[in-house]
Amino acid sequence: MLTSTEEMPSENASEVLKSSLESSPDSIDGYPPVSTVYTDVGVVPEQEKKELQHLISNLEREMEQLRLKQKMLNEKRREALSKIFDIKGSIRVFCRIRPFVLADNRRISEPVSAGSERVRVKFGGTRKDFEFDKVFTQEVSQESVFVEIEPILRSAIDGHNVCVFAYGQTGTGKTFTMDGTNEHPGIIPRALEQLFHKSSLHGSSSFTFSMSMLEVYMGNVRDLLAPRPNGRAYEPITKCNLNIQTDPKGLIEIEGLTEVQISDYAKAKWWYNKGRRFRSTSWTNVNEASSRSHCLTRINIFRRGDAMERKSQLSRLWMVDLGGSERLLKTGAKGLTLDEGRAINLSLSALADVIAALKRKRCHVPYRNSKLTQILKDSLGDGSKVLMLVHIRPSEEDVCETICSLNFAKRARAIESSKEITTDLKKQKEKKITELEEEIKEAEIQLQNIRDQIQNVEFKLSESKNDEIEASISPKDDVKEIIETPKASKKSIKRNFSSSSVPRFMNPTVASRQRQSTAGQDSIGGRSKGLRSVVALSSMQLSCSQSLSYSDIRIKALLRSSNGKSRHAEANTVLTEMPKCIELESKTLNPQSKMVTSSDPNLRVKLCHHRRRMSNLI
Ligand SMILES: Nc1ncnc2c1ncn2[C@@H]1O[C@H](COP(=O)(O)OP(=O)(O)OP(=O)(O)O)[C@@H](O)[C@H]1O
Repeated sequence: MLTSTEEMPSENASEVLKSSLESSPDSIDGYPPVSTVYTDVGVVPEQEKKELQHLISNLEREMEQLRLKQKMLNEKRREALSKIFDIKGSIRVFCRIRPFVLADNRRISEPVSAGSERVRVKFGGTRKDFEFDKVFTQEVSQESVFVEIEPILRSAIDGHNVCVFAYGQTGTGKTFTMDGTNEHPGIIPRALEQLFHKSSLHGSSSFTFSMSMLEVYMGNVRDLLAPRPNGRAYEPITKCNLNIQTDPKGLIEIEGLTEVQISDYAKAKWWYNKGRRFRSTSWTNVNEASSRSHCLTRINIFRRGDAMERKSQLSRLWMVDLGGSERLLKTGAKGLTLDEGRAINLSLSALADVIAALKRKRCHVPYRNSKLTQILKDSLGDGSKVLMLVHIRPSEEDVCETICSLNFAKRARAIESSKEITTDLKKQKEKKITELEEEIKEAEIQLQNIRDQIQNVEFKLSESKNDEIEASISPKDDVKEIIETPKASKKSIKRNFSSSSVPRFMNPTVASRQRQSTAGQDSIGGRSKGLRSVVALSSMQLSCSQSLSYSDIRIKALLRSSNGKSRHAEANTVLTEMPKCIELESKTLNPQSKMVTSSDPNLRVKLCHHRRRMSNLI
């Protein structure tokens, strides 16, 4: 129970009490008389209310303009990025060369040499050159690879369907690029993190994400996120051989595929790790944890624009770790592993056919030749962005597979490599790309600036709206609201409030009658009466073992306004420091021995005043 000033940790509270004590010679037991507390309550004049409303509408207008500007800048950035893709091509092929690791002990000669966009392979006295959009040499880190992938991910947030594939022979580092390790996370975990980060900066649109994971194993579609009876990796997948359907809009749907909502990065990572564990792998001569399937991670991105754009837009980001292309003899595959290898090779060849047909803009694209291409049908066509990351190993013994993989890449880039691009045209293209990249950078700086301004206006707006709520509180409303809240206490309140049976402590005292006569016309009196009624009623409710939630903003505001010393300064303290819901508990039915508790020191002081005052009045 709080009875002394030593228990008031708040400077503000002790100041109020001190000044009250000083100004009131007839204080009882060191506490101020009733009047000093009540006279602090003020009514906001009409003029002030109008000014507040004017300020709010100005801020709202300012916010509207900022949002419009933000939308325009986002559009500008999006267009510039799209133009870059138009110049560079919407199907891009990168190459990553895996470094030698300890296991690669035969490092006699290196048949592969690389520049920033070219790979040269020496083979049987000849040499062959392969062009790429980008080449990552052995020392390039996971982070640097991701930097190059980022723009394509951003276009997924901008509303395009995007497919990122990791292709290559077994053991060349496809899983390392896509998954990575804890120390060196790969594209998928980084992409998940970036999606949440970039979408939070967007401002003019709101985003929701969902995730699915599946594998195409021996021509069957298996759901990697489907629940298992005991959640163990070795238990059989419950959802195998799922059907692939095309809906009337041309969207591909996989019947019964688990789709989980991911609200933040932590959740997304958790689901991703879960799905990864269930992927089919087995030991081969080349890789001890060789993936025996194509593993597909799908993120559905739902984008909702401002109030004007009612419809929400869906785009899909596919991140695919393809099964390793392999020479079946070399991997020592037998039985099931051999069949798995064959199935992988067949579907990879079907994928190469589809990409080549898309590149050549053929009217017939052979999607139906494999489950993999059927699934990706709606994300590989017009308006989609495709990135193929071809992986190779630079060792002598892998040179045949390396050439196979590089030929696959060449086929995917077929159109551009067959065209003779003059040096002049190439320079022009590069210049345009640099200009567009500059434009994007500038738009991003301006967007950051706008975000800061929006934050600032948002803060001011919420402050002003709080003040407006506070100013609009009518004491009568408060009383009504509190009487009406708990049904159980209605009867007792009515009983206690009936004119003939008002409790003794509610009867006006000499001091209060005096106060009313001097400040009868003053509206402050009305407000303080309101407060007293609230406190009295609260107390009655409390005495009936009810609890009063101080999360009600109007009650907070009333308590704040009861401390007239520094209304605004304290408003901040109360809003930030007050726990969400402080419950005032009544320990007994007897109002005199009522114990009121709260963890907020300011609130404790005020409640202590009211409680003491009431018991003194009896
Ligand atoms: N860039 C790299 N840096 C360091 N280690 C790498 C790199 N690429 C691959 N590795 C290592 O090489 C081994 C094989 O890589 P990984 O499993 O990713 O190959 P893969 O192409 O996915 O094979 P498979 O097709 O059989 O699944 C792993 O131990 C991996 O950590």
